[in-house]
Amino acid sequence: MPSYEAIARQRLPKAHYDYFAGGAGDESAVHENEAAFARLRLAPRVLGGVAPDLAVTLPGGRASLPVLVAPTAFHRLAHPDGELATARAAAAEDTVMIVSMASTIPIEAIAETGATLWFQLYVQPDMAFTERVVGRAEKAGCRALVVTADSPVFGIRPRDLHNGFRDLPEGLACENLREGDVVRPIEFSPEISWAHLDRLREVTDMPLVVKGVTHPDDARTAVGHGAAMVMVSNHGGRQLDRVAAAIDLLPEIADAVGAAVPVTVDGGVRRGTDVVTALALGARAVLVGRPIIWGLAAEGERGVREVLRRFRAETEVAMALVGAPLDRSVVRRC
Ligand SMILES: Cc1cc2nc3c(=O)[nH]c(=O)nc-3n(C[C@H](O)[C@H](O)[C@H](O)COP(=O)(O)O)c2cc1C
Ligand SMILES: CC(C)CC(=O)C(=O)O
Repeated sequence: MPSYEAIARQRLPKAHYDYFAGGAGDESAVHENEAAFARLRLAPRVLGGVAPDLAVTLPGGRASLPVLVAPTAFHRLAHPDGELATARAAAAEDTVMIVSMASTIPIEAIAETGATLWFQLYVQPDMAFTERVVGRAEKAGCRALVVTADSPVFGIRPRDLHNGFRDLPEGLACENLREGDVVRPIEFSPEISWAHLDRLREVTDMPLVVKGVTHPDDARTAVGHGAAMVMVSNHGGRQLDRVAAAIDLLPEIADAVGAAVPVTVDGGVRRGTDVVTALALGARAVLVGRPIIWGLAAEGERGVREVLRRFRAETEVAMALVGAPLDRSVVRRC
């Protein structure tokens, strides 16, 4: 049976498949995210007498499995139902969907699916506009605000340059940036700083999450500025090439944060064994990006559900087989 990625590759226009699959520069960070998991090995514990419990409680709510839907842009490029299909699948599998600010369905409509949603934000230089977008997300019922911090500028992605992929085709738009007939372009600004996070803390009651942390000092600073959670991520290798693999960065960031707030990791999580490895190295949960897109492109809601179901089944079995306690002592580097 062909993989969902193979089906997506066949079905999508090349420029769209490449946008989803690709990354910055030589794509070494894209590949390294997966390769780093492949370098890790497990040393299971036996006779622990503990049944696996997949449920996880986070500042933005509970999920029945420690696999959350990462924020990814432009779901209607993958499937006509777009983010509605993804949200319905997340709701059916009882996990959290983090909605990209660059979703092609407005946050209010996605919220009508009843899914537990967090809203991902690129802070815009126009802070009044940013605050209006945050206000919309909060009013729609989003339970956390995920501020992406790894994008002071947009990464250089050779596949997109080669394909001439710059923007959404006619008829699709970033609906969370729409005000009346006007849809603003997403702006990136190197001037976004911790001060903007402080301001956001004042204007919203949603817990603040900082996504895209790769250095332990920044993880400490995020906690100092009131972050309720820290997301270790190199943006799936799409921003800066040659960033270390997310899973390799996790332990020092987990150490830096300690018990202060939960830490998640994303980038290259493809199997239940990856999920369990991430939990053992200090993550409370993981985020999954491209596999969700491939499921969506191949089979819409059903495909996303199947991806989440597979993660659940594999994680449950891996957790039982790795045993307890699930800590760093069960991970080996080869
Ligand atoms: C097509 C695509 C679009 C993305 N869009 C966003 C986005 O809008 N906001 C964001 O914070 N991260 C975005 N990301 C990064 C993901 O949230 C996540 O960090 C990454 O995809 C995880 O790696 P994985 O794809 O290997 O699972 C995007 C990733 C992909 C692949
Ligand atoms: C629309 C983009 C800003 C989405 C993104 O973060 C990405 O393509 O990696």
